[in-house]
Amino acid sequence: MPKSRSKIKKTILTPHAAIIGLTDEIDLSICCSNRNCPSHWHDRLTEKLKTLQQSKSKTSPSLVAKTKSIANYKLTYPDILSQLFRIQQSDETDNQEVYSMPIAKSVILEKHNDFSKQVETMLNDSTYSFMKNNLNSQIQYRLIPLVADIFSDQMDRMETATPLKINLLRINHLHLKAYLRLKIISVPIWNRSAVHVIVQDENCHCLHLAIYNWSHIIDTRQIRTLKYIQERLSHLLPMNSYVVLLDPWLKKCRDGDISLRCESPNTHLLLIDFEERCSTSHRTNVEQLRQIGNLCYQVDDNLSAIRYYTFGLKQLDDEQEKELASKGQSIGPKTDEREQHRIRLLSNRCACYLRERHAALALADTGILLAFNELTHILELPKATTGKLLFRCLSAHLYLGLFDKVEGLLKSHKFGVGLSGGENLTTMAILERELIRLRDENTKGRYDLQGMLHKQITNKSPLMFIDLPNHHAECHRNDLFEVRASEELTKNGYPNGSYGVYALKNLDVGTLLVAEQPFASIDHRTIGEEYSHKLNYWNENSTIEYCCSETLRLLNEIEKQLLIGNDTWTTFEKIKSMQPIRRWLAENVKDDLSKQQEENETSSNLPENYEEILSEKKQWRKPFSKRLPPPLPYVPWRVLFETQQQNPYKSQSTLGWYSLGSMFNHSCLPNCTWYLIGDYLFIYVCSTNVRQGDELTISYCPLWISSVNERSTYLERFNIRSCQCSLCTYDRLDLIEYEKDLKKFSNIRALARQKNLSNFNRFVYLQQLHEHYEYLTNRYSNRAVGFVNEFIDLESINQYFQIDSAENEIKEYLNHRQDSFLDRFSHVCRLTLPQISNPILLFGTQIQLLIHHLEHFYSSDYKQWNRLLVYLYEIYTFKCHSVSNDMPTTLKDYKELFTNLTHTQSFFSRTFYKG
Ligand SMILES: C[S@@+](CC[C@H](N)C(=O)[O-])C[C@H]1O[C@@H](n2cnc3c(N)ncnc32)[C@H](O)[C@@H]1O
Repeated sequence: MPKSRSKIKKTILTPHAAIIGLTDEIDLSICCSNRNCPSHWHDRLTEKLKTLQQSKSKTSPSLVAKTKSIANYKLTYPDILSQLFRIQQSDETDNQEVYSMPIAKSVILEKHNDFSKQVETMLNDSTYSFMKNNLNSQIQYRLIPLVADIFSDQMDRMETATPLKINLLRINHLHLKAYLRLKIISVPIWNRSAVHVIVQDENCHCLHLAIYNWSHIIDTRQIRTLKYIQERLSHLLPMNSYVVLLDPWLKKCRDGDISLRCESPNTHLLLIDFEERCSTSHRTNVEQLRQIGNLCYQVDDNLSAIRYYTFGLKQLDDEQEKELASKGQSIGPKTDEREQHRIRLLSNRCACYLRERHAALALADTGILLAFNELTHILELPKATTGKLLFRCLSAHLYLGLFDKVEGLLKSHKFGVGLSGGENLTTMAILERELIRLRDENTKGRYDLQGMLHKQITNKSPLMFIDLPNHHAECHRNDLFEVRASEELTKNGYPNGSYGVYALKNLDVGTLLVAEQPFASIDHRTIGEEYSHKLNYWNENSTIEYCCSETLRLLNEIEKQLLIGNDTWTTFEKIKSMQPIRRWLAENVKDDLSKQQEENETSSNLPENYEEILSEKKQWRKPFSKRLPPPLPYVPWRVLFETQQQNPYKSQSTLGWYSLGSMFNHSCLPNCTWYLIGDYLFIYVCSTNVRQGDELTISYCPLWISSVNERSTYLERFNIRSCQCSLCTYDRLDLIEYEKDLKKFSNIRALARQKNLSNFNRFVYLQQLHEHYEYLTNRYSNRAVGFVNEFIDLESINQYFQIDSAENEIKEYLNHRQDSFLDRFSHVCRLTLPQISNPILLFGTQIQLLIHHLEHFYSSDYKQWNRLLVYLYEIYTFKCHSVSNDMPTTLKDYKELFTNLTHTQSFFSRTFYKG
């Protein structure tokens, strides 16, 4: 029996974890499980606006001041803004006159038309590449909401905000705690950096409004067609629609133009009549809404698609309610047609959620479906539709690791009937196979790494219908390690909340510790291409970096995950575990505490519960495993960029945020190794020396940088001031002499590589270089890693000789060295020293070099090379090539495998390419 409406609302607000457990019991008439969904906005907003308008005049200014009092202590939105960005208005203060005489409407509109024509020509010019879009100010003002209910947060802000009119705005001023209610009076124009539109207030004063960062319209993964963007925009911001702009900012541009700017539309812009327009315009037909949703889905604009499907669902609900009201009866059996519409809409929305990796929401949608009268309606649909729906349902379960449930469902009669016949049999077979694979990965850590790599090569675009074969189970072996505060780091001056990962038992080489998918990831192969942005954020110290739209997309992805998902708490925990954010939080709270304390010292009347408040605030600074800091409404871009800068897990093509992976500290002699396949991060034990209680470490930098100074510079980007690992400690023992010896090597190397040198002179330098290399290896023989870089440099000098014209003596010398290359190389890598037995020493560049040499010389000693490669293969893939034990035997296979593995580790490959 269906439940009452009030109960439904309760279910909607329940975290998805509860929904998962309730899939069979969920009410049939829930239209939307996402409380941020625009379908809930309109009513709440209109209601709120009405009460606000009435109460505004009565609100006394002292109310705002009161919110700052200690008793009501809270990091408010403007506080955060000013604390974080220290809004600098110094250069703007001379220009803060009131915009009392707005420009005539006709002038503004005419300008807008001209601009539209210019933009059209510009966008047709395909050579356009970098764009200047003032990203530094965007970053300053753009905030990423971390709360699930962005709507109510916006409403909270409006509670204390003042309604403004255009002629009351001050120029070059951010009007915190104020809002403008505006009507759109022009066609929106998109010029790649912003959406431009003309707006007017209730006094008919007009202004140009530039909306930046509206990325979910303009930069969703695959949307690249101008036509599509324009269509979407004219639907979102049509003429005569209304918007509310929070914290308006009136800016005088360099060319003297004055315009409103919105840098963070998701938090500052409310499309107040959007839903109403959707439901009262010609698109009243549910079927039409579904089709628009399908169009969005086809171009991978999944968020928009979700929105349209949700409107459709809401419409079905409204119709049903109206029907009920008119008949005055309780909810009776629903008409078949309506139910079939509902099933299709839910099924399509579920597909969007799956694509966006919101498996929990997808599951909630299918959960509702499964509850439909024992699938009667579903089974009446065409077989293909039923098949898709059930496939989506099971995929959602698999994504969430609910393997037993999938097994149960596959065996159940309902699913048997639903998936029987025709293509559905294949679907069934896929699901059965994937179930075994994913369960194996999850419980036994048996990943087919080679298979994953090959898929990565062959399958460039993983945006399939439902991406099960590219989906892998996550594996966190929490019984093997724990994450706790690191005493070593704290001793060395790092903040108290610095963490590390520690072994809970003795661990064998090859033990898989973590297989983790990032919380969000981007594919940043497109840097430098058409959609790149100039990012001025790092420009303060004269370094300019380019940040491609993919980086912005990472941020959007995060925003999306937070906004759309019901599991914001889990996500939030993940984000909070990220170092810079935690540090920022700690500092913020600390600053605020000391400020409050100062204030209190001067103030005679402390609040009664002052001690209590203070101790509560101090709690925030405790390690997060004991108590998480309180939720912050926003995390600013700046913090996100910092986090990203310090992210060691970058590959040539992917960059992701890994909540558990980011807990591993660095060591130049690590006992764990990591690599990325696709966007999955794998961390394995790579040293036999791991004992219970040892810290588990990875390397953030290439291991073969011999110079400790160079390594330190490299590590600075990860906020590591002075690495305390045993290698750095050893190298620093006699630092001046050590660096001098290395310098001498590079000086002779430069001489030996000179152009236009005779064979004889080069040979002299080569001999000197050998001598010096021998000296280095003897003098620093206790060093755990040999001089790998130097060795490789030394060997590469051979190619500078003109072999044809070389004297016999030189030829012989070079040939002799070539023959014994492998032995010496193994020695340099300490492969032969069992007490070190650190396979990571053979990572990356060395392997590429080996392969390179192998291609040239394999005929001379094929067996030896092959033995080494088999050994390396085992190191790389550990015991995980589960699907087949068929070890590749051809050089071609090895080359592909190692090249890809090394390519996943950008640091190594970058060093290689530089070299
Ligand atoms: C990916 S996080 C590792 C986890 C981190 N300790 C935490 O508590 O979140 C990287 C940060 O840890 C610290 N760190 C990691 N390895 C270090 C090392 N060998 N020496 C000093 N600091 C280190 C640095 O502050 C660095 O920015």
